[in-house]
Amino acid sequence: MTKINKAACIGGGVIGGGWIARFLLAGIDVDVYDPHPEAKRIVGEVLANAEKAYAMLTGAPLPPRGKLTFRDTLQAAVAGADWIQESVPERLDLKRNVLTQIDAAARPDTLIGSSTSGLLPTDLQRDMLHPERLFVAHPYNPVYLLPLVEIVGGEKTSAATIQAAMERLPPIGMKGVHIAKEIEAFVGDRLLEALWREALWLIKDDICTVETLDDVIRYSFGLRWAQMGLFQTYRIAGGEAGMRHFLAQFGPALQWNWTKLMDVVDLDDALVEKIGQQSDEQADGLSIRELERIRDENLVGILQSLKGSHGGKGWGAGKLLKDFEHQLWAAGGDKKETLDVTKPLRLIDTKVSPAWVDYNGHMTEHRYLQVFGDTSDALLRLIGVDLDYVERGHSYYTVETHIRHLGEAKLGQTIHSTAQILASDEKRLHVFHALHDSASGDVIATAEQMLLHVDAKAGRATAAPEEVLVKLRPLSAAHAVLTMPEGAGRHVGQKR
Ligand SMILES: NC(=O)C1=CN([C@@H]2O[C@H](COP(=O)(O)OP(=O)(O)OC[C@H]3O[C@@H](n4cnc5c(N)ncnc54)[C@H](O)[C@@H]3O)[C@@H](O)[C@H]2O)C=CC1
Ligand SMILES: C[N+](C)(C)CC(=O)CC(=O)[O-]
Repeated sequence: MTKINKAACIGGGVIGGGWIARFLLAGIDVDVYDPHPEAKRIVGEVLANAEKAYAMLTGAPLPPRGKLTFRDTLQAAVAGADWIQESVPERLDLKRNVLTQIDAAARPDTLIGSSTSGLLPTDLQRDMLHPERLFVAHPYNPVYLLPLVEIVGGEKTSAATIQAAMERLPPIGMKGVHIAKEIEAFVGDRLLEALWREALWLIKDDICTVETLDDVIRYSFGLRWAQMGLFQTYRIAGGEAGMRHFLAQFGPALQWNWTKLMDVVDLDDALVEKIGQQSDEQADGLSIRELERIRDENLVGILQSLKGSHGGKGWGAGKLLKDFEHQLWAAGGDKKETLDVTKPLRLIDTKVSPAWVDYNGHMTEHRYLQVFGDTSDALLRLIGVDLDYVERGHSYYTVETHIRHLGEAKLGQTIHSTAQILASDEKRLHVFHALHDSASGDVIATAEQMLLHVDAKAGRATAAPEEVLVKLRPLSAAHAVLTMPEGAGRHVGQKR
């Protein structure tokens, strides 16, 4: 996989700030140029939100955060970068001017992406000396959570540039889609603007308020779109006969006079004020930053649900998250070098995600099993039982678990788990995990588990091979001298 080593962001507003967070949290150093007097504060706030969201999004080991440097000139920011992302305001003259400066100052092999949401790359690259490396990399807000980037080339963009851009996105957890032909607003904004135009008419004509309109979206097709998009959703809506039946039944309705799409509403002062007022009422006193945090928590929950979907294989953006986590584990999951084996091993550091909280306002039961399962997985990776090992046909299966709940884990709380090996032999691995509040160190829950080494193809327990046992024995020996943890060996109802 080809990775970005150093990025430069020109413009650090809503979208530039999101790109900066995305790069930094993927471990990439970023140099920024933005003449706004408060650019550092604004970027800092976006980054703080992004870090909160990532802590809830994944228990996989993120790389050390990249270094963030603000530069006084555009030229200083782009020097040495191998991906430059332009995110200045949406004006063709301004973007052309900025891109020409980037072109003159950047290394010849640097990729230059523009965040434009609608301008044609052919127009953007007109004045560049090396236009072949310019492409549109259109992201979605918030860039640090939403993975899609529309990659669009102009007349002078080289095929090698498009390929290089596409290859560099998965290592930062993003999905590039190459748009085959350049058109204004590409694909996503074409669709969004069609919806938006129609929505503005519905408000202007007093058919509904902005709140009702948003409710119509978020209680219905908005929920569907996150996981199946438009066409797959409609395929199902065609019943057993599928898409062809759907088109036959509902296609003719497209000819009816349902839409004002071709007519653009006049956004005069009265309409702007009407929408502004209704939007203020809808926000109900919540600030933009508070709304951003709620949005991020919701997105994290949706992404995590999608990660567990399709029999655990992951679906859509959740499958992408799962693949990204595999990369993270492969790159940094092996804590062998830093682990202190003279005490229970600290293996998972995470935060209680919104998707983990139940009606009692604390972490729900099955999420404890998830964290303890992740802890066992992390322990297994230490002894060489990783994804490659499992794919070769062997694994450890959990055959018994006893969880005790001693405290509460609340939304956003920082938690970590430790693992102590109680006993092991060729087939068995008997472990005792504890979940701690990271601030106080207090134990919130424990799990005692028995795992058996299995030949997955044969479906039976079998001795682990020497390559695994040679790593397991020293850990097991180091833990044999530790005190038996309080609660080990307990069973439910023992005190009755
Ligand atoms: N806001 C959104 O939802 C999305 C915006 N985009 C695109 O991203 C780009 C940026 O939009 P936003 O971040 O929303 O705008 P913004 O207004 O939040 O940020 C623009 C930033 O560029 C800075 N800037 C202005 N002139 C500059 C220059 N010469 N050199 C360096 N920095 C300069 C400004 O100080 C500001 O911080 C636009 O092309 C927009 O179409 C793309 C996807 C979504
Ligand atoms: C409003 N917008 C055209 C700038 C929106 C986008 O480009 C994408 C998004 O995040 O919705």
